[in-house]
Amino acid sequence: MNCSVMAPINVDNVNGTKVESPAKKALPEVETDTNGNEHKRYSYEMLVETANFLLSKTPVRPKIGVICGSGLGSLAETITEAQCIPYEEIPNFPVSTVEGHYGKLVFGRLGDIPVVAMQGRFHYFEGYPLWKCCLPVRVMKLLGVQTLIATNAAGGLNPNYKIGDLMIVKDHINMMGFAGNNPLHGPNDERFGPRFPPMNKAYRFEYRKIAKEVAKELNIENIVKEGVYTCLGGPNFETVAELNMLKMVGVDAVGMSTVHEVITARHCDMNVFGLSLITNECVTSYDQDAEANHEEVLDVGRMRQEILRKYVTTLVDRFSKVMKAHNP
Ligand SMILES: O=P(O)(O)O[C@@H]1C[C@H](O)[C@@H](CO)O1
Ligand SMILES: Nc1nc2[nH]cnc2c(=O)[nH]1
Repeated sequence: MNCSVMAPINVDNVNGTKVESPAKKALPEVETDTNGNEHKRYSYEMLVETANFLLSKTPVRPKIGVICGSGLGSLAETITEAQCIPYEEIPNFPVSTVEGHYGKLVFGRLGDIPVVAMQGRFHYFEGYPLWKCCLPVRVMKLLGVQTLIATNAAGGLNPNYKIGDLMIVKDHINMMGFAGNNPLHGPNDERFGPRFPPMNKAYRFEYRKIAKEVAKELNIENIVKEGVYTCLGGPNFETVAELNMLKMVGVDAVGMSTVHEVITARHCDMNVFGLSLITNECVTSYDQDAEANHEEVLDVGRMRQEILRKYVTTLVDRFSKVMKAHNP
């Protein structure tokens, strides 16, 4: 990736009108519903403003969006004709505060497919509410993205998983949602999606099937698994008792992201593929001496960067063929 930052251009925005690129400014994040109750969230109009700003900065019209997990930012380095836009310059965008998350949107091509990648995501533990963590997903939708590839670093709870394995996400358990913390909480805007979205097909079956076929073709099937992911609020890693409880309810990998992004993406009818890099073994016994740490997470990301780049680039190519077949 050779990142260029281009001068602003005037292009058609999502509403079909010409826009000037505005300087970054903070807009009010409070909306009042019909009962006069105030809700903190991004309005549709704010997100359209953000999308229009981005469209005015780049000629790329992405069809696939990639969220790079902790230590997985190098995924975006395969993007050609890349244009990088730092989060600080994007209206309404929060900033990344976690090591291993650069804080840039990268527009360009993977193969010949127009994509946008987030080099840096927003986590709840950084102090951002879930609706704010998920702002980029709705912005991607407004940019024209149809498929979201959400990647993350996660602890392996399934005893068959090894450090460095890749887990295709088959499903998730929304632990934070059990306690009422959901990115869709608050008034629903039908322009994004329905009040009560189904979630039983969160991770597209067709993509999971392709991902297993591609793993065989690339000769990495021995490290590619499929399982259930859960997100906890963090920032601390889990206790032994917490991990044993999660194991009992069918969790294979534990992280601190992705679930709320996927819920937001499915709400606005994006197709989703989820991929976890297993960066550490979850400690499920008091006899074990190991302790999870962020450095190890970043190291394993570096160790797997070549394989991940090749795998995700091939998946983008195959997914785009499926998208074309469904939407010729
Ligand atoms: O952004 P992801 O979910 O990949 O980041 C995971 C969770 C924590 O932010 C971090 C812990 O090392 O990795
Ligand atoms: N919650 C959680 N997140 C992680 N991210 C990477 N490893 C882990 C882990 O063990 N637990």
